[in-house]
Amino acid sequence: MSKDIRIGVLGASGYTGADLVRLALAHPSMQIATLTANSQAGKRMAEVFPQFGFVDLPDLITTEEADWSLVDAVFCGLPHGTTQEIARTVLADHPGIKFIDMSADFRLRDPEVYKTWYGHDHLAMDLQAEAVYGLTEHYRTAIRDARLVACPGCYPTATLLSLLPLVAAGLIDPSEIVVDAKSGVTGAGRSLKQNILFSEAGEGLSPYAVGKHRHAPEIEQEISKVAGTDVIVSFTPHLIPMSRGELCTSYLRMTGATVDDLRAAFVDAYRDEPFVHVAPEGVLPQTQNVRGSNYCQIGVVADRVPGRAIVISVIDNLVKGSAGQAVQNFNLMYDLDETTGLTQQALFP
Ligand SMILES: NC(=O)C1=CN([C@@H]2O[C@H](COP(=O)(O)OP(=O)(O)OC[C@H]3O[C@@H](n4cnc5c(N)ncnc54)[C@H](OP(=O)(O)O)[C@@H]3O)[C@@H](O)[C@H]2O)C=CC1
Ligand SMILES: CC(=O)N[C@@H](CCC(=O)OP(=O)(O)O)C(=O)O
Repeated sequence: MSKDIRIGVLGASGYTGADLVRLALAHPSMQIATLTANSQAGKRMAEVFPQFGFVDLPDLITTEEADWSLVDAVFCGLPHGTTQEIARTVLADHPGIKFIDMSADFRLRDPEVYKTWYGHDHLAMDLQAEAVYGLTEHYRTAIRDARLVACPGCYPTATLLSLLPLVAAGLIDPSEIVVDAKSGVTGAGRSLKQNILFSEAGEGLSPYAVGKHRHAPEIEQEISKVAGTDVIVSFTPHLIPMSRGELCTSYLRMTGATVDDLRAAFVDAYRDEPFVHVAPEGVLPQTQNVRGSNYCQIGVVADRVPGRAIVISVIDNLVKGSAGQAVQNFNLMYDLDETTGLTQQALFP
C-alpha cells in the first residue's frame, strides 16, 4: 500500500484534528496534504503541537487558502455551527471529495430538532439529507457508499454502542433508559474555557448541561429508530479530571430478560467487530482499558433490584469518540481493511 489518498484536515490545530493527524501519520494510505486552522493559521504544526516536531507536515493555513483540488478526502474537526457552510462550499466546488465530519453539524435528521438544540436554522439541508450517520458498527453498508459522513458525538458513540443491540432485541424497555456519563476534559476542546482550567477541573467531578445536553436528542434519534417508537432518555454528563476517556453507565429495566440474555445479545451483535469488546463476566470496563485506542469495551451486570441491569461502556473520546471512528469510516469509504491504521492497543496505565 502506498500513501496515495490525499487528505485535508479542517481544524488541525484542535484536539480532534491533532489526533486525526497522529492517526494519519501511521496510516499506510493517507498522505497529509492540507491542514487548516483559524487563530493558529500561518504557524507550523510543531509550533502549535510540539509533539509533531519530529515529522514533516504542511503548515497550518486558513480554510480560504486551502486548494481542495489537491485533496481526495476531508476530515472536519471544526466547532459545531461552522461546518455546514464550509462543507457546502468544498463539496459544491469539488463534488468528488469524501467529507468525514467529526462535528455535530450533520447528525440530526430533523431540521426542527436541530434548530431547537443548536439555536439556528440548518445552513445546508441538502447535504444534511445526504449525510450518513457514522456509527460504524450500525451503519457500515451506508457508510461504504457515502460522500458525507456525520460521525457521532463522543457520548452518543459510547452510549449507542452499549444500548442499540439490547433495544433491537427487545430486551430492555426503551422508555426507561437512564444514562450517567463522564468525560475527560479534552472532550471540551482546546480553546480556553474557565471550567476546564486545571484549578477548576483538576480535583473535582462536575455535572453539566443536566437535563439539556445536546447529545440527548442524538441518542434519542438513533434509539427511536431501532425501537420503532419515539424515545426520550435521561442523560447526565459530567466532567472528570483526566485528559482523555469517557465512561457511560446506563441503568436499564429488562423486559422479562436476564443479564445473560443481555450479554448474549452483545456477543451476538459484536462477535465479528474488530473494535467493540464485550467484557467477560466479572470484568468491569475502565477508561484505562481503551486509552489511546479505537476500542469500545462494554460490560453488563445485574442490578440488585430485580428486573434491572447496569451496562457500562468506555471509549477514548478522541479516538473511537471522534478521530479513530472517522478513520474507521474512511477505511470503509475507500474499501480498505476497516482496521487499517487503527490497531494501536491502549496506553495502560
Ligand atoms: N474533543 C472531543 O472529544 C470531541 C469533539 N468532537 C467535535 O469535533 C469538533 C472539534 O472539536 P475539538 O477538536 O475538541 O475542538 P478544538 O476547540 O480543540 O478545535 C477547534 C478547531 O477548529 C478551528 N476553528 C475554530 N473556529 C473556526 C472557524 N470559525 N473557522 C475555521 N476554523 C475554526 C480551531 O482553529 P484555531 O485553534 O486555530 O483557532 C481549531 O483548529 C467539534 O465540533 C467537537 O464538538 C466530536 C467528538 C469528540
Ligand atoms: C467534556 C465536554 O465538554 N464534552 C463535549 C462533547 C464533545 C463532543 O462529542 O462534541 P460534539 O457533539 O460537538 O461533537 C460536550 O459536552 O459538549
